Amino acid sequence: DPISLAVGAVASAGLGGMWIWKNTVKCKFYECCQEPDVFLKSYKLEQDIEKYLFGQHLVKDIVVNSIRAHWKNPNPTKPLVLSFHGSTGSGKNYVSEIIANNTYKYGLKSQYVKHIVATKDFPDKTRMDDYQTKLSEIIENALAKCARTLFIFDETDKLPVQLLQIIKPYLDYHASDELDSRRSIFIFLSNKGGSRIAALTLEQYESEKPREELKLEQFEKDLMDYSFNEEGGLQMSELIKRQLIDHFVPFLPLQQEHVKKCIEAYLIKRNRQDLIHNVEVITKILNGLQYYPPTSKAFSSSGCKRVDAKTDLEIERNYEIRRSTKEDL
Ligand SMILES: Nc1ncnc2c1ncn2[C@@H]1O[C@H](COP(=O)(O)OP(=O)(O)OP(=O)(O)O)[C@@H](O)[C@H]1O
Repeated sequence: DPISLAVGAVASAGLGGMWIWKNTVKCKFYECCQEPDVFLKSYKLEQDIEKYLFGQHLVKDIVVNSIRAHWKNPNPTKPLVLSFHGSTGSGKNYVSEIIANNTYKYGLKSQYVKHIVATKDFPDKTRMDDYQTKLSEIIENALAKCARTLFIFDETDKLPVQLLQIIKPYLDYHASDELDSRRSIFIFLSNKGGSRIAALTLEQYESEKPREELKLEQFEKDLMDYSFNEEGGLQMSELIKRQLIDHFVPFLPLQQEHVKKCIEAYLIKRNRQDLIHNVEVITKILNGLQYYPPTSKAFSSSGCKRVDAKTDLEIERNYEIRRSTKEDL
């Protein structure tokens, strides 16, 4: 009858209002899977990569444009799957962090970012059954909470094949309706193909051509082949065969000029701008790192990875020198 219909309508409007109100209040205090807590700041993402990532001209283009396109698409048919390749300290984790910082209010600490490190999270090869259950729970719970989850799989080459089997269906085109992974992003990080990337970059260096002229196409096929063939490449081969990886992103080995920029950035972070032009200090830090190949010493063996520790050491030494000089005086 019309009266109960009207009462029902008022009650449901009331409940709806209460829900919206509760949600608004809740989201003021807790992170929610909605704007502004989860929102791609695409211009800032581009700016941050431009400003803070050194020597990786190919990365900005693929990362920024693929993420932007995936976010803009109202009906993506699959999640965005990126595979970052390159030697240690070239910036793979760093770029993942920049992406997280420009998507989630709490960056990598967001409950909607799942950072999985094969050797740390799944260390025991005898417990694969447990791990399979655990991993599928992690993925399902995350997607149930937020369709815009960012999954980062570090050390992918060490991820056991059984666990990769668990991930595979979520990367595919036909995910189940109730668990929709199509709005999520998966990033796989590995050192696989690093030696091939270094060889191509070295060729460019030795022929005295600017590395910025290196094109993505020069790497993509090689990366696919190397990911197949190198030891540990088996893990990726299934994903490659089924075309589940959207983009292979090569991280080039870093030269001294890039390491120098990393040192400067760290000195600014430590509020020691006064040391940026101190040639002696900078040279000591640079000399504290190893370079390869032995002939040209073109690239840093650890990229920018040990720069913070080496710079801290020199800051401390410098401080000690200043103090002892003062005391001597
Ligand atoms: N290209 C770069 N530009 C600026 N800083 C960089 C770059 N590469 C690395 N760094 C600095 O070095 C640190 C270590 O790099 P990162 O952890 O991203 O290396 P990675 O490629 O993930 O290495 P691994 O393969 O060993 O995990 C970063 O936190 C960042 O401060």
